Amino acid sequence: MALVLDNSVLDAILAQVRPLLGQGKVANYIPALAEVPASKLGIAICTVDGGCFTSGDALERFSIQSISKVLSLVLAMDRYEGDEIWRRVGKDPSGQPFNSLVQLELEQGIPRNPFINAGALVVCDMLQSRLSAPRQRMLEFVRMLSGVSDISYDARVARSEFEHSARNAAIAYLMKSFGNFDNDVIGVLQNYFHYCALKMSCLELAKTFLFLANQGRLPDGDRPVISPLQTRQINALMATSGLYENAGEFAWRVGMPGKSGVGGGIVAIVPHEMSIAVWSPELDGAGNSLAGIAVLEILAQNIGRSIF
Ligand SMILES: NC(=O)CC[C@H](N)C(=O)O
Repeated sequence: MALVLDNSVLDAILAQVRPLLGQGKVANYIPALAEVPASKLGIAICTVDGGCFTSGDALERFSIQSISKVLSLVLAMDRYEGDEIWRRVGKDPSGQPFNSLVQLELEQGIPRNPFINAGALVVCDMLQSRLSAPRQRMLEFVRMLSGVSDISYDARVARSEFEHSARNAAIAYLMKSFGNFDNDVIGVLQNYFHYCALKMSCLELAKTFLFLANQGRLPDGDRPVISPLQTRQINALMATSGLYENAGEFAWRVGMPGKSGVGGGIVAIVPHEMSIAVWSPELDGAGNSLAGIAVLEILAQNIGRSIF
């Protein structure tokens, strides 16, 4: 089906969703995140043939939080061969909240997937083992993918999360007790919190994630970021685990691989066509952007796209 997209289509979708603002709750377990105005709402779309469309607060930067888990996985897949990662992290949905400890104890310290906190912490542990400057490397990577040279970390958010890190520290130490964590826990947590504290706008996120809609290639770059097979694998993980215990609900309503963060951002991919980023800070009970999902649901219906 031919794609009919322009900024006014996006304006209309945001207007339709705006009445939902007020129904969710801005994350407050990381105090610095609680200060973000709840009324923000933005969307950006980048297409593989070079178009970009925006509406609302699409150019304002926010904390990408767990959306960064996709980027750290991509970095790790570049550094590790074959099954090395998948001996330490699973590929299945957890059906549990993103920061749950329950399964981890029952399953010998092997996280269900790389998009729950436990899985992302193992990935960060693996990056720490192979990279001399993991934080700098991530910045270079995101700046290269987006083409935006001043993307950076929000040091306040990273510090705020470190000061409230008991649960993530417990997850990491539990994995260490099972032998699934090699490096110093505090050092890895610091890197993980910095990755989560990347500050980006919807437009920057849509540009950054376009390679997942383009078989692993930047639209104008000749060097692939990852292979077409790896691209399918990451999209599969996003479709099955990107929105935690609501991944099934998201597949039902939106029908695209997606990854959310508690900053209220969600990235979604239409393979071979486009990357989409939405932002609305109020979250539902699973920690996903309530209005953000609604925006994606209406968009998917309007443009007639679904991977199913
Ligand atoms: N779902 C999220 O975005 C969670 C990320 C957050 N930094 C945490 O570890 O709790």
